[in-house]
Amino acid sequence: MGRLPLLRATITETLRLRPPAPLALPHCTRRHTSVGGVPVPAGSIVIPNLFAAHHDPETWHRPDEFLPERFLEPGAPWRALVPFGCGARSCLGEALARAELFVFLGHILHHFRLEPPVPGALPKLGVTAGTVLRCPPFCVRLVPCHPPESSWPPLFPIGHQSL
Ligand code: HEM
Repeated sequence: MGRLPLLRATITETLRLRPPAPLALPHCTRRHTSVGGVPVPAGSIVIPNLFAAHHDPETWHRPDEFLPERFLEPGAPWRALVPFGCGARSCLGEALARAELFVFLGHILHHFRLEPPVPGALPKLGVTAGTVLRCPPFCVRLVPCHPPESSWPPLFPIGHQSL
């Protein structure tokens, strides 16, 4: 898992519990095939249900709970984790998306403590289904972990910018 394994596990568990694109993209079969023994005629529209795959109780222990540590333990069902789809038409932006999640979340957590505006009032985990999952608006307090003077240099170097 490399460096910061808990951060990586947290990102992975977030993508499992709430896959941003829960039904991936529709695909059309070009020839007769089968999925898990079920025949699929040519010309069928196939919609992969990634959300269901990520909540299958036969694969995932306590599937509805947020448990990042499941990805730190040996034997985690990695093959069943498909937030970016799978196969020849899986997400082209996966590496970029993963890098962005790692860098941005890592920096935020390094510099701030995240707290609910009212102690104990955590955001609801409910989502609206659609092409992408959407959560209802929520508020969060970002409390700096370090005194202001130690916030320099900034998170990202700002030199060498041309207008
Ligand atoms: C967390 C962020 C993202 C998630 C969860 C995500 C997820 C997905 C999923 C599930 C698919 C459909 C795969 C399938 O049909 O089997 C897809 C397709 C695609 N994604 Fe992403 N994506 C993300 C970010 C990005 C970014 C940042 C880019 C581009 C920079 C991107 C570009 C694409 C493209 C071009 C396709 C179509 C691939 C094809 O049909 O061959 N995605 N993505």
